[in-house]
Amino acid sequence: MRKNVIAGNWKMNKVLSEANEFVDAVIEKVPNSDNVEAIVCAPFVYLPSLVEKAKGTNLKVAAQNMHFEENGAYTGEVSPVMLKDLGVTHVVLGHSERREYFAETDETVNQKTVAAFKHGLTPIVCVGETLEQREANETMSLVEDQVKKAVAGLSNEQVAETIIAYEPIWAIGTGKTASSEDANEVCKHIRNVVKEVTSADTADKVIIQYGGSVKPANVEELLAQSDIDGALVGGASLEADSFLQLVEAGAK
Ligand SMILES: O=C(CO)COP(=O)(O)O
Repeated sequence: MRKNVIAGNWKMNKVLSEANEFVDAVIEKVPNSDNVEAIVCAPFVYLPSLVEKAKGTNLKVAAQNMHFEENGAYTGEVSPVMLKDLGVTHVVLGHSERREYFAETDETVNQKTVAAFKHGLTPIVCVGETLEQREANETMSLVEDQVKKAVAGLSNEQVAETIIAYEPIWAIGTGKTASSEDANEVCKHIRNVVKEVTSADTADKVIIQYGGSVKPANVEELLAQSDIDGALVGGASLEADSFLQLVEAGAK
């Protein structure tokens, strides 16, 4: 049985006191369950403080991006070595906002995914289509292409440990959720793509999240689907109560 991974992607929100208050409020309440893993994906500047607070608890701390190089003349960037050194465990890669506003490509996502494993970080790789692509019936082929390119060069064991987040861009921050069946259909396709490029065993293990206007009111229905193993949540992860409700739904 695959567990559910519930990851709250704060994006560019909160100041330090709010970030600390959030973690203080949730940390004792994150269930100790084999069924769920709870992660907060915080801005870089809060990572040292949050990692310290989360030590020895059930809450994991992720970055929202990183560079693929270990160090060097890349002003403004943060490397996988720096994240690992802090005690960060996961990193979100290829979020559609980074692809759209920061020139992230399938190639850089792949370089970052490879670098994450090299440095002992678990990547949460985001894929998903625009509304135009969905209406042109390109969802399946686009997502297939994004997944294949993201995991190129990884071993089967590494692919099995990769978390893939299917986030249809038209459902992000819009209040529009893909229906549970539509979301599951794409997640199932992603699992088949993983099987095609690795093995049935690997495809069976890989965690595939759904993201896009997930909230406490719709999370249970999404998680009940055969191929959805958690959620990557923006807006509804900013409040401690709401985040905890999502994690509790994942633990059921
Ligand atoms: O982009 C997302 C998570 O990475 C989804 O954001 P919302 O949950 O706010 O739609």
